[in-house]
Amino acid sequence: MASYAVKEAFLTLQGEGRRAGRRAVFVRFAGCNLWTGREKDRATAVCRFCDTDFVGTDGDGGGRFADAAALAAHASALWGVAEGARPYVVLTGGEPLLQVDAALIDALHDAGFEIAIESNGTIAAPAGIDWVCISPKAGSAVVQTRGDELKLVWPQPGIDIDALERWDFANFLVQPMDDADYPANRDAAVALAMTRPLWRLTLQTHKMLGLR
Ligand SMILES: C[S@@+](CC[C@H](N)C(=O)[O-])C[C@H]1O[C@@H](n2cnc3c(N)ncnc32)[C@H](O)[C@@H]1O
Ligand SMILES: Nc1nc2[nH]cc(C(=O)O)c2c(=O)[nH]1
Ligand code: SF4
Ligand SMILES: [Mg+2]
Repeated sequence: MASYAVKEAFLTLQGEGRRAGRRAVFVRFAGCNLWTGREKDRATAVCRFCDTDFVGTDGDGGGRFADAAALAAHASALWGVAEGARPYVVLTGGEPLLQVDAALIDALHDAGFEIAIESNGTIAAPAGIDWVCISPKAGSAVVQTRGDELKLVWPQPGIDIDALERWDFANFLVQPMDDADYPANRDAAVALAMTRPLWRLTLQTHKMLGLR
């Protein structure tokens, strides 16, 4: 039976994308295939702009979960007893598709959750995920070229926007890269949305609000 390594898990509002503002349990899986997560490796990683600590299982609400039912029960406890809408869980990381499997999808659905994922797209998503958000990284081979939301962190030298526009997504989002050049990156993202109206601007609203 699969076990799951989770860096942290918490209740917040989805900060990004077409579903920004929605109450959600975030489950952040440990580990990624495009960066070790160690600063000494950042400059040589495929993905060099990551804003997230996904190393280990020591964060709030993190740990090793022996099976899918245990992780689904943990997510349910974080959601609590809120009425009026279907419980919503966002699977992220690190790269969640290194660990997410059919057993976990079934267990979360059995617990009543609608399931979203945030992935770099280099591993195919298993069937049954209700909202697939893919965020492509220059220099990686994306295999998951269909889904609900393509979220392009911008600017990224080496990305072919014409090629991305041929992928099969319901929504195309552009998100400014959060780094030392944020003001210029924000302007570049606005310019992309202004020149290519397929794309909509999304901001990391949780950072503005002081949410996790
Ligand atoms: C930390 S990643 C985890 C999920 C998955 N590994 C991925 O890259 O999509 C979550 C989201 O944050 C975005 N992201 C990471 N670092 C960022 C940064 N410095 N600025 C803006 N977005 C960033 C990613 O592109 C992705 O959409
Ligand atoms: N509030 C909040 N919204 C998010 N949307 C995507 C996130 C991620 O790190 O995957 C994220 C996150 O870390 N926090
Ligand atoms: S692929 Fe995602 S988790 Fe991995 S280093 Fe890049 S942004 Fe971070
Ligand atoms: Mg984040």
